Amino acid sequence: MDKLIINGGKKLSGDVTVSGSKNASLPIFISTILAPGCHEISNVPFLRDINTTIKVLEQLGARVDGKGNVVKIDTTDLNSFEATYDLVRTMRASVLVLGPLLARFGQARVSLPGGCAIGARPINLHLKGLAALGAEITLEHGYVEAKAKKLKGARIHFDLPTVGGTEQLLMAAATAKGETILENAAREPEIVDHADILNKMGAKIEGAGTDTIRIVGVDGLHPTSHTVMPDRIEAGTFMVAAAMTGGDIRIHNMRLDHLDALAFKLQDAGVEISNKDNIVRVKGPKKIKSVNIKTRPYPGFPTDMQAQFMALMCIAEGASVISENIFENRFMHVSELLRFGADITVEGNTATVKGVKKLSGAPVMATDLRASASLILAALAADSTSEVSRIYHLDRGYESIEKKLAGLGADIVRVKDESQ
Ligand SMILES: CC(=O)N[C@H]1[C@@H](OP(=O)(O)OP(=O)(O)OC[C@H]2O[C@@H](n3ccc(=O)[nH]c3=O)[C@H](O)[C@@H]2O)O[C@H](CO)[C@@H](O)[C@@H]1O
Ligand SMILES: C=C(OP(=O)(O)O)C(=O)O
Repeated sequence: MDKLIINGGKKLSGDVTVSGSKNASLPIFISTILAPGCHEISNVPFLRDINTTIKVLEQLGARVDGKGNVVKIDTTDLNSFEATYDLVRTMRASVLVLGPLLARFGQARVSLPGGCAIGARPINLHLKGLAALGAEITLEHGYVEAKAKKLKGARIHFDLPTVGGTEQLLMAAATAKGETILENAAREPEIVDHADILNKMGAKIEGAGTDTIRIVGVDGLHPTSHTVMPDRIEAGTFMVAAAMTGGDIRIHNMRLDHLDALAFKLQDAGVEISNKDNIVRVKGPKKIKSVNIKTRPYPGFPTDMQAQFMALMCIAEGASVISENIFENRFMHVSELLRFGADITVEGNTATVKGVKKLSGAPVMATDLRASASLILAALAADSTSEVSRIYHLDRGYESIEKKLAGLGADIVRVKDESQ
């Protein structure tokens, strides 16, 4: 197992390029199940979750070939409709194979996704939606078994906007008989990217990016090529890194319009942000002002940026109130941030962060993906050396983050953690 050693206190400067989006790539890879043939996906990030998705597809009989950031997926000869526990438990998004397998084979057997540190994360809304399309669903031995001779379009109203649930239903409805309407659908940019590739395959999907999506089922889909959108959470993490170190960086290959909620809050905190020729410049202030945030479904403040923003507020002037409204257990980073000397108290889903003059380097342990990022940010701003261990979480979602940060002038190295 690896750990990161970070000597904090360096102002970041220079240029960094954002990789393709993890959260867009996963459903995009999985949607190739729907269309037999060879697909070509570009701007794919090198991540552990991508490797897991490839293993899931290979287990189903797909042939996958990657060169650089381009991955070719041949789904001509799929010969299994089962995704097993050993793979699905390591990555929640692999449960998305349920809808496309059901659509292609009339049956699917998929392990329930593994418990994750940030909350219970049920899939009841995925299953309710698939049942509304006519699937017969049973839960046995930890597996979801679904059957349907032919899925039929339906009107589905989600109790709450679910990103995975919306993606699951987009895929299941694409080749169902008749029309499907998804109401209270998730509006995240990753949903738009997902609908884009499905439409390139011949699907008829309108309204992705709004809360009502209309899908007219087609007889079959064909293979296609697609370039994955930039990772907005990676981009947002670099924005916070510049802010916390009083840095001045230029971020390439990012969509600032995907990060409005974060950008406005950063500006309220005193950060300067400008966008010229699609290069976003972020300049940290001398003194950060405290700002309150509430996480919400898109276009609200993203839960995937809550931990990083909390790290920023640890060194702001005054007190900040942070409410987490998406996941019930997404404050695992708090106890680790305290090790840097932060002043944070938690009550229910609300954390109150009182800014301190400085953070001091400390040994800390990452508990989940975005928590890992928040610890790296705190370490970059701290006055001495920190060690961040258990960074395998980080490798699920950030491509070469230590190399990218080192390129911006951070003193950060990855070493083997002999104690693990
Ligand atoms: C791979 C991927 O894209 N992951 C993202 C996706 O996760 P994911 O798709 O798992 O998150 P959802 O949008 O589904 O979850 C939102 C809320 O709905 C609840 N819920 C969801 C489904 C369901 O069947 N029942 C139910 O109650 C969840 O517990 C949570 O409270 O969106 C989250 C919210 O933006 C992000 O944090 C994750 O990074
Ligand atoms: C929670 C996340 O991902 P996942 O849904 O894959 O666990 C994330 O990207 O922050």
